[in-house]
Amino acid sequence: MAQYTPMIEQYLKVKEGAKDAFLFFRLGDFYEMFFEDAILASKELEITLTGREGGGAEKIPMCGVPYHAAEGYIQRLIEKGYKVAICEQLEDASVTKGMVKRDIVRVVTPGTVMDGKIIADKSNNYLVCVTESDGMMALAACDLTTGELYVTSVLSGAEWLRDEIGIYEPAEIIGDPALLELLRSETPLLAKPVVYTPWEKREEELARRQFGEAVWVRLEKERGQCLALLISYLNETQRRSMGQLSQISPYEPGNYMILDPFTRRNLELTETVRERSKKGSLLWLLDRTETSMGARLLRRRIDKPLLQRAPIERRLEAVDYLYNQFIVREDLRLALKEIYDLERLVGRIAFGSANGRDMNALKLSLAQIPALKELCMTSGSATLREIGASMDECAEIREDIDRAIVEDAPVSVRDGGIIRSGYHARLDELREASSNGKRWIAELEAKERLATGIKSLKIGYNKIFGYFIEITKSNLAALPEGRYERKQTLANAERFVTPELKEKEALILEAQDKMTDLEYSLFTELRDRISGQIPRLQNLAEKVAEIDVYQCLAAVSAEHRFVKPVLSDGYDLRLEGGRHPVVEAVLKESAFIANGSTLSKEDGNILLITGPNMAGKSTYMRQVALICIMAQIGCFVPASSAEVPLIDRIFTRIGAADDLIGGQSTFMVEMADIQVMTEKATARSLIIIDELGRGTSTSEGMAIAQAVIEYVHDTISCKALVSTHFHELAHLEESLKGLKNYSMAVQESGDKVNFLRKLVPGAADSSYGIYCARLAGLPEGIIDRAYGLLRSIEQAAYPGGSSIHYGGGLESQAAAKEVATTSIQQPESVIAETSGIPADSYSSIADEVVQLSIFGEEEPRKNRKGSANQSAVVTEVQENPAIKEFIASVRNADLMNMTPLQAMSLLNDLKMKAKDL
Ligand SMILES: Nc1ncnc2c1ncn2[C@@H]1O[C@H](COP(=O)(O)OP(=O)(O)OP(=O)(O)O)[C@@H](O)[C@H]1O
Repeated sequence: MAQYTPMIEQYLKVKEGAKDAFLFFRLGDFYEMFFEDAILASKELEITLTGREGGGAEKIPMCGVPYHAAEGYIQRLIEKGYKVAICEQLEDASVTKGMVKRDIVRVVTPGTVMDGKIIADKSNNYLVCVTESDGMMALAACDLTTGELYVTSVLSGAEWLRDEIGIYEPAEIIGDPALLELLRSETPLLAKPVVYTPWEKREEELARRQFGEAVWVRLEKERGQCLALLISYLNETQRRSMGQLSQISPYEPGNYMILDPFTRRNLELTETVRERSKKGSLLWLLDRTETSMGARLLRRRIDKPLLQRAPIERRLEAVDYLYNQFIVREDLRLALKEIYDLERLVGRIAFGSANGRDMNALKLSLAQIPALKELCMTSGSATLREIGASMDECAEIREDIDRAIVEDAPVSVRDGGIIRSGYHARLDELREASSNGKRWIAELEAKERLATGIKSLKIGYNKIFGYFIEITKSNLAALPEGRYERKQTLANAERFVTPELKEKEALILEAQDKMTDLEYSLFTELRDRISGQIPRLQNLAEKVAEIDVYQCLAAVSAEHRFVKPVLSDGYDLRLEGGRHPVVEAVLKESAFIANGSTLSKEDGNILLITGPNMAGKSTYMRQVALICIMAQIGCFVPASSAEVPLIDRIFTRIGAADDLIGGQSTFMVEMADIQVMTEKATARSLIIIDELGRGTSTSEGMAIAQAVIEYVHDTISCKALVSTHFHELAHLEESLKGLKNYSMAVQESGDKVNFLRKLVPGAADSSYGIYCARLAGLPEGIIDRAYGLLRSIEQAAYPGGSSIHYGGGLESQAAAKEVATTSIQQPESVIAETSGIPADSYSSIADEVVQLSIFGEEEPRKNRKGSANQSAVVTEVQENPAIKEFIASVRNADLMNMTPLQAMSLLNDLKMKAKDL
């Protein structure tokens, strides 16, 4: 083994304790890195790699960063998913003989970082700890920056762990190595990269002390063990007290709706599927919070919709009150606007990194509390009054800060200028001495100018030479010989001192040193005093966040005309005029077409939705799920009326966004999801499957789709929305009592297709896949060829020459034949022909029928069944002159040339006519 110098030996010894981290080894004014650390860091940080003699045969690779700029470099490494161990000199190098003692003072890891870019204002930075013992899995999630600490546990189950971790999106996961291995394979599910740190050491004693015996004894065993492991890791990395982790928030998973990571992504709850950005998500739409802690709480609520009626009602009550009280809402908003991030301020106070500005931010925030409390206490909402009553104003903390800290506090806490005069007698004395000294120097300058006659004579100060008298070279001749003692020569000036000046300098500097030391200790005393009040401040922060969330949800609900949902006693779901909140918000004014939904035992718990691509099927299905989630987080919902049951779990199989996962095929992913669904769904779940059975051959896909639907119907009997391109599945309506066919209406005119976005009863007969391909801009050559192929497929299937519109799912002529023979569905044009309606008149009447459904019906008609029924209605329409006249008057209305009054009168006429239809 190579013999290194004592310093390198010391380095290697310290490095032993930080094998998985970069070791920032303090040498004077630099943090140096050696060996592999240096090679990698020089690449990652783009800094120069040098070498150093270290006693071995070869030079040791080395690179370094100045200590005062280290923060930025550390953050860059953390952002890249590394850990950094900071090794400081523990003795004063100038007074130590031999090697200075050095040791690690903190290990910064992605899950324990306290500041920097990684810590976004409105989101959390979680470190998650997972353990398993005696058949129980426990999870603790901790955000050191805010002091939040959640803990929960269940009977072991990999899915549960995956779902729960998905909610926290941790930066780092620690815990049982075997569990970490299991989770590693799920990594692509998480929105951001995650660092895994196997950790098995548990320190129960430490955890007991951290949380207090009273709390500890009430914790379930597995949760306690999980926390003991977490605390051991935090202790090892932070090496300081963690006062911000004063309270544990245990929770029961069964109290919340379960949303797996796919569902959360598919429904775009907190980020969009494509860009993975917040913009375009439900959180983006709802987030009108004024404070960062409010924003984080809102996100947590979206992630964890409630399952119990009473707490949901409690939330809705507050939102309802504020929805109707614009002025109170505004007043609350104005007060909240002035409140800083209390949780993070408290985190910094506990961590010891809070400065004078943080103290003032805390003071200003606390100053808003009396007004906020008063607004809540005098409100008409029982929920808000209860919150108001429990708010602790922490007035003496505010006064304490106000007495101590100057208004315009500096960033540094070590350079003085932070404590108010009048706060501490000794500090005032020192200040007086220092300013007397300075005055004396100003007087000396004036006196010497007079005595020497040199007007440009000045007295300056620098850290190396202290105070000096400076005389420019041109004036040197005028200076009496021997008046001053020469100290320093510059290019165009000479600097001098006098014994008197040196004496005063000593006094001033001593006073200043003492002053800054005293200010620093007064500041830390104040910080420690406030540290002792952390639980009070954290409780207050929670209340503020909750009020913020209520005003936010009320404001969004009022702006977007959401309504208060009624939580149904049974299992029924009834929505009138339901909308997708985000699609509606991004579409231009009132362009969104509302659709009702009824899912009940009587009306059918399963909707089988057919319709062309682009018709709005996915949007519709998502909107039902979002409305349920919004109701269960305690928000109003986008509908004209809503009765919702308490859904225990939502499963979704939507779109192709998750195709990338772990190299599995789309079809395998779909089947794996369906498997979980069959195992976990209960009668209180909501299942959403988009294009069930795609991704395999048509006949097999259809067979699987039918079998799955039957299973959901017969065995799970929960609510389900299923969309499919297999129009042939419409026959299921006959065998499954609880299944109803619906389709998204379209209007064909000439070679154009108009998507009406209206859900109508009955199955659709075409997918208009090639039409959509044209809309997407595919070359005309491909489109023409596709239509040509389609015609030949149709001919093969219907040699008689009748035409049928096929869905995009058809893969081969053989499959087409198979479908044609197994189909029980008659295409409308075929029905029209056989019923004697000429083809051209059929298409125009069909237009009218679809239009009618928009003008005439909010709720889907219940007496219609499938396309065959639609064609029966066609005949009915053709024969009904009143309907024809009604449609003609709508068609002939010249809207562009009408006055508003004329339009009103037309509408009135139509309304009267409609009564007679
Ligand atoms: N109710 C509605 N009102 C207005 N526009 C809508 C409505 N529903 C959907 N849209 C618009 O239509 C587009 C297509 O909708 P969606 O993706 O739901 O169709 P789809 O039937 O699921 O299509 P595909 O089968 O191709 O996935 C959406 O991007 C949206 O802009």
